[in-house]
Amino acid sequence: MVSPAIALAFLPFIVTLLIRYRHYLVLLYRAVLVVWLRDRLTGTSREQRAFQYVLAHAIPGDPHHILQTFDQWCYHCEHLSCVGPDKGRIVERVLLERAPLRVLELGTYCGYGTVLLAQGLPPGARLYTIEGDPRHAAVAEKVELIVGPSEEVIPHLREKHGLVNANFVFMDHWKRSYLRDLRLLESHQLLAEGATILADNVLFPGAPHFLQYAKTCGKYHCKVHRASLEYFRAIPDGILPGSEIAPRLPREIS
Ligand SMILES: C[S@@+](CC[C@H](N)C(=O)[O-])C[C@H]1O[C@@H](n2cnc3c(N)ncnc32)[C@H](O)[C@@H]1O
Ligand SMILES: [Mg+2]
Repeated sequence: MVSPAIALAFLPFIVTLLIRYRHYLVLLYRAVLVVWLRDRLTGTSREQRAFQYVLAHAIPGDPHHILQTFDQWCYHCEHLSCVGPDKGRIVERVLLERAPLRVLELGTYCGYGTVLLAQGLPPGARLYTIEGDPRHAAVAEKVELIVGPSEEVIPHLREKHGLVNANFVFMDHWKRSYLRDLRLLESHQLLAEGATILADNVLFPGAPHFLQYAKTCGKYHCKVHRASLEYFRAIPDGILPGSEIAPRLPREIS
């Protein structure tokens, strides 16, 4: 048993920790505890609940309104790990600047990023999106949706799906897979000259090995855009842009 005197001695330390990390505790509460409880009470998944809300409230065929409706749900009801409106603006800006014709998204989830990318593409562009979890794929917007783990899909993108190479890649799947999949894209020569690679959440939850590789391998110009975690302005996050240096045209990683 901890004596009351020892507990009291640690109290200021514990209070300081709680105050310092309160935003992460709120995130844990909203993104894990509340969702777990609602899953059990309703017998549905958070993605199904979000999708039902979007179907009921969004104007069909209006991508901006669909995204706004997702945002409303995420701010006021339950947290979803969509890229969200703040980092979404960075994605839109980079997309507008680059006007890529072949776009690859890793991690479709509910289709938020897919809608965001699709509505910013120039005419004639193709968007491929890879989702490993069939439950998520079932509720995603249908834009060249490829169901399967990225490490199995990427090596066959050319022969099975006709993607010669991509000039824009949006990485937003599991962060520990970023580096492996960048190396896979490189080794299968699936990055076009001057390709832009946009990687979400490089600061939170974080992708340190990917960041280190992108910054030090000598192939990319990298610049982290500081932002906040989707739907949590108090938690810092970043989206990484960079571009390949010699011997080809610059490629961007964002
Ligand atoms: C953060 S969510 C994607 C959010 C989405 N880009 C958006 O903005 O709405 C991550 C998704 O990546 C999927 N995923 C994780 N690792 C994967 C892999 N190796 N291959 C394919 N999908 C993967 C998960 O099932 C999940 O649906
Ligand atoms: Mg993300």
